[in-house]
Amino acid sequence: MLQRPTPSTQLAPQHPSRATSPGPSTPSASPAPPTTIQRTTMLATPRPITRQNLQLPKPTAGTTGAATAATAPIAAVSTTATSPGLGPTIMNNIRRGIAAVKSTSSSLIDKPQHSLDHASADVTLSPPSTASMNNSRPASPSPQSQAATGTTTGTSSSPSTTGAKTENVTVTVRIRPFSSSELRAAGGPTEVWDVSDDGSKIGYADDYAVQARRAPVEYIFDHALTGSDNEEIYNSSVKNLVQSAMEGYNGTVFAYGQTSSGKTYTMSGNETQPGITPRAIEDIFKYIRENPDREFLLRVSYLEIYNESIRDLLSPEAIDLKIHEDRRRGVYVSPLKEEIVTTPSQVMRIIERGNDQRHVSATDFNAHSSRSHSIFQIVIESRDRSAASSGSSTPRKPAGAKPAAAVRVSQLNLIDLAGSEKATSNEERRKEGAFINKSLLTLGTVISKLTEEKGAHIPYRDSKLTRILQSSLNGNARVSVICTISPSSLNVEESNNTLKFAARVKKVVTKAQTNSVMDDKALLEKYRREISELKAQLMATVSNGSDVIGVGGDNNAGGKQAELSTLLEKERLKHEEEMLEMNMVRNALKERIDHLTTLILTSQSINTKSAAPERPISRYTVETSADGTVLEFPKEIESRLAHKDALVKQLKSEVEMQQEKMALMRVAIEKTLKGESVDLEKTLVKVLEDPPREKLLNEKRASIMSAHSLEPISETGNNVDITAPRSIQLGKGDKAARSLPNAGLTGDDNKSYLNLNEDENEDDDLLDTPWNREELRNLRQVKRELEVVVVAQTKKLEDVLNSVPFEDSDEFRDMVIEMEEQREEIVTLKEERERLRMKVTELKNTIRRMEQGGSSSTSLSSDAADMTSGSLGRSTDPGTPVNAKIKELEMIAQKERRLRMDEQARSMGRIDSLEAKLTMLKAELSVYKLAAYE
Ligand SMILES: Nc1ncnc2c1ncn2[C@@H]1O[C@H](COP(=O)(O)OP(=O)(O)OP(=O)(O)O)[C@@H](O)[C@H]1O
Repeated sequence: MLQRPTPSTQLAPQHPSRATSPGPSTPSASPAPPTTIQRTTMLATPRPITRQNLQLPKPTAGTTGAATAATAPIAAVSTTATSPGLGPTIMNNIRRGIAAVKSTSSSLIDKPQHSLDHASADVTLSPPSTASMNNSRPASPSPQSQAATGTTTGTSSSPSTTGAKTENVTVTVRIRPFSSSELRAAGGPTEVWDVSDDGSKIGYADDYAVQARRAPVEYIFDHALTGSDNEEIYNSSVKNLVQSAMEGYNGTVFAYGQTSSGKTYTMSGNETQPGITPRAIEDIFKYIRENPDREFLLRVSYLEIYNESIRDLLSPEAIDLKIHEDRRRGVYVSPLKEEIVTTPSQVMRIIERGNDQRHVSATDFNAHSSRSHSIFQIVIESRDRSAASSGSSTPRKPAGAKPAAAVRVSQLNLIDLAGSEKATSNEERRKEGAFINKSLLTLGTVISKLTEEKGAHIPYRDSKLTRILQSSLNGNARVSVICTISPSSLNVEESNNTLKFAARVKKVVTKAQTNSVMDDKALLEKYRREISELKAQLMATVSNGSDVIGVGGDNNAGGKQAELSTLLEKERLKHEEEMLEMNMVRNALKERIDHLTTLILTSQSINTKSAAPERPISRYTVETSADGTVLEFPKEIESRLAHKDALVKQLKSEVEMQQEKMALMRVAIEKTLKGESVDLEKTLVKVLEDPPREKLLNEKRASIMSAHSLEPISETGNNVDITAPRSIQLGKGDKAARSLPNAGLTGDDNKSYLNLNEDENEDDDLLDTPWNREELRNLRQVKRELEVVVVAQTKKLEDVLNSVPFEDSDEFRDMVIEMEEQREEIVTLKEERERLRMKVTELKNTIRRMEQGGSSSTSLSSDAADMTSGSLGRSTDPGTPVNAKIKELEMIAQKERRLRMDEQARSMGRIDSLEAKLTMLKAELSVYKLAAYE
């Protein structure tokens, strides 16, 4: 018989108000001792950046500047005699700028996400057990001692000098409303559980205890709630913890309970009752809005544990992920994809994406039962803004500068556990259930051991779930557990088990403290540092750029010697080019700075974001006003339009030039015809001369600008946007184009495609000018795109033609029948012929017999013998009976031969016409399919 548990023996008695007390008071300022700042230079690029990648002219031997490739001999002059060109400083800046922009743009500009695995070398991701953290299990006072003193170790916050906060896990029990099936099965609602008015105690309802002859029980928790209001449960049990997470404390919330008891409803909710997760996300951004003194960086990940295997829900192909542990990062899963987020709706979209991948199935107990444990994690980095601007973010710290500002790093884990369940009818569900039950059992054991005396072995490693939760349960996190139970008497045993689990968890003590890092291990710091570096480089290009203009001017002014004037002019052109390139670099630097800045959230940026409607996700969506006017084109489209404009301009100028020349020629010819004297030679020289200098310059400008404007699209590297049109994905001879990810080509196709690129070295045979190279690149690009399109179209056409078997068509069937009939006719004819042949043989035999029989039959016999030899002999006297017989035979044979030939000819004709018809039909069918396909 069940004993009524008393608070002193069953659980850690809590005063409800304690649990609702505010979270940790303002944590003390970063207590961490100054750590060595590991300067990771942003110029260390994950993939090599080449000039080709950047669409810049390649350097030629003898040049020092990145932008002087087209004029190697001139550059040689410039560096030694007339002009320093772009000095080493500015060129270094340009190079560094390019490298910096390229180093992370591939992973962040197009795809703002960050892989844990990739980052493992330089980013601290899971702070629970950084070296400075206290990982040892805090001593938990025995229930007896709690009872004796009437106090708890719990939620009465006691921040230590290191900002640590020792407290019991917050436990909330939630009883959901009756489901219709429960009402049907129990013949109506029988209230099993009763919640005290102050919302802290739960026990059997009196009537039920009497009716079911159960000893009364009473459990005391932080909260005991009924109903469907998710706001109430969030406010009472989670809100504080989210606030603490924003202040730098790790937080873990999980829902525990039997299957179909309401865990997912509590964590995720629905449209009318958003659950804990969406409310926490809203609160996180609200906190950022309301705290203008700090800046934040948020990144999220989402995984599930299904049948004891870990899957990345944001990267579904990543299965069976491993759990690792080290002193710096504690326990962590790798490789796990993280995405940097900047708005609540972005986070919700990510969660939806993850949920689409989650294992959910109908069971005997729940139409949408979670068959896996899911863990959604948000890592929050934050820093004092004033410290950020004056402290560590300067690229090079001058002596005596302020110490680096620490970045607080905390993580919030929102966990929806799979439900414990009885055996179900479906075998697969049963297998899943076995895994679920085993891991929940391990969780129970771990919780029990944690509350036993210090030093007991805790079997975290017995399940993936407990291993992942180890950091939270064992130390540095505030933990809130929501235990959900069914209201029905049918589930009373499971509900009792859940309540016992809840009572055990309540005794677990954790000691959360703020975690700070002071170097590039925090992305926030890394990005701030990078922004500062980029800004410094931007400044450098500005100041050095003006130097260059000055140098260009000097060159012009200083041109004293006549033989140098051509070189000086070329030099001036070269400087123009360099300036254009520098502008490109500046723009790229600015873009990168802007991008990094948007990833770092501040009260101001959040407010601006929430005021403005969220931008469309697609890079290729055009924003229009209500009347359809285009408000803003996406950047890439703008770039392509700019490129088109430049080309059109170039073509126009060419046409103008040709028209001018034609006009000159026309005038000259007219004059000649009129007999006027014309200096034809001079006219011809004019017509054939090079385009005027200004036009050349314009062309160069256009070609460089177009290269720049196309650059962000073609240089996507490993970030090929599969939603983009193929022509955009196929960069200028880049890797993406070579691998042809989606063109549906065979190995051979790829080979021919590669062959197409073999003429890449033709550059060397051409006049080495930027516009020639650009032209060539563009032509190759078009050629490649066309090749891909042709191959793909051909393949599609073949597929279509092969996909509808001709054999299934009605025409084919009719023809088969007709041919069958013909074949039968031929067989009949053959039989007829056989019959006639037999008749001839019979006649021959008759003649032979007649010959053997003497008199009239003698002559017949000799004739018949002739006939057998192949030529029917003929008696000179046709009037004899034998000869008459022979004649008759001859006629029959002739008739038979004619008949046979006629029939053969007829059959052949029919077969011929049938074959022609078949060919026609096949051709018609192909045309028809082609038309249908198009
Ligand atoms: N508090 C509640 N108010 C109203 N409906 C609820 C509540 N809790 C649960 N439900 C409903 O009960 C059903 C089962 O809930 P839910 O799927 O959340 O259970 P679960 O514990 O997550 O189950 P499983 O472990 O099988 O995934 C759902 O239809 C849900 O909408």
